Amino acid sequence: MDLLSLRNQIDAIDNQLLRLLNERMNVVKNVGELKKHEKSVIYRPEREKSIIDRLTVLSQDDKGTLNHSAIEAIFLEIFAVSRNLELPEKVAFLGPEGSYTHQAAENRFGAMSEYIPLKTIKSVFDNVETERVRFGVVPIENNQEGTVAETIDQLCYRDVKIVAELPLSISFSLASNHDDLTKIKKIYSKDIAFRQCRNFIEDYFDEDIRLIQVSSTSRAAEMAANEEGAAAICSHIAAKLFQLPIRYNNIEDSQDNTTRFLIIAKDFINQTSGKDKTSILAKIGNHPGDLANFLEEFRQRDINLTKIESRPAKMKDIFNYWFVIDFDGHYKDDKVQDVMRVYKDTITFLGSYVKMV
Ligand SMILES: O=C(O)C(=O)C[C@]1(C(=O)O)C=C[C@@H](O)C=C1
Repeated sequence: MDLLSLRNQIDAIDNQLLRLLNERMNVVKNVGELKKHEKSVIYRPEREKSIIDRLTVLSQDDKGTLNHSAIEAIFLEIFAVSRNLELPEKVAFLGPEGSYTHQAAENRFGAMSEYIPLKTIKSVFDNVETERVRFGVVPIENNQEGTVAETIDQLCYRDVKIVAELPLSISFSLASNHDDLTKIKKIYSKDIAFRQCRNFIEDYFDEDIRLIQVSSTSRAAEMAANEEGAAAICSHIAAKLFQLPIRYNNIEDSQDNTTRFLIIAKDFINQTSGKDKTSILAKIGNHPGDLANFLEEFRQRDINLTKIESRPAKMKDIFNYWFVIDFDGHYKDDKVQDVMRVYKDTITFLGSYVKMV
């Protein structure tokens, strides 16, 4: 079979796909109308998860080529377009544009949402709390560098809820206008990226290559896009933003660099998905056994704690600590409700959301 007839087959299938997608979007518009009438929330991560899981099983049963990640990538984009049809939503993220937080935001909210890059984690929380934007995206921890303390602190003090968590493997690309690497005399990036891509730089460049540090990897892409003989080590999205061709992907020495991001919103309650995680803030007393007694409530009910992190309560005079605790389960589960009832004056609920890690 020749290329032309194969392409004709693809075109015919694409026509069908487009018709079906338009048909789907018409149904989605009706969902939007219904939700407007009922004043219910547009973004339903647990419903999106159940669609992806169902289609993955269907694809396996049909012996189809698409696996879970491929189905997820395609459908997250479809959901993002759907949500924008139901109600265009603004998403604030820790900038600059082209940062990994931007990549995480686009990964979840697709190409059609309105994105607002902000300079600090605090301003992302400000914008969500005052409802200038519907959602915010912030980093919470990196498996190499640890917790992002500012995000934890903001969660403790702000009237916002966690809607979803999103692990993203952080991988660096080499992007340059030159496809011939011998033409590249300098590389722009951040210190952390140079450190994590040391082997690649040694293997592919001479010793006299100049490594120039800039404030962000997106700034690096911007510099390299406008200069002869330059390259950037940056994210996919930064390269795309400055139309800088990617020459090599995944150039970091260790492939297990993952950052967990949180999507936050004001007053958001997810429905149970069957595989949820709950985060709470616990203002436990300062007497011997207070923490142990508190944790005992979880042990007794067989609730699995996945994380416990102490943060200074930042009150005057005393060293007092609060705890941010993650555990398996949804706040509507009976046993979780039990603990919440016993410790209602101690616990602040931060969110129940689909467990991704
Ligand atoms: O089922 C819904 O609640 C919808 O709004 C539809 C839909 C979809 O496109 O399937 C869109 C957005 C939600 O996050 C979940 C699913």
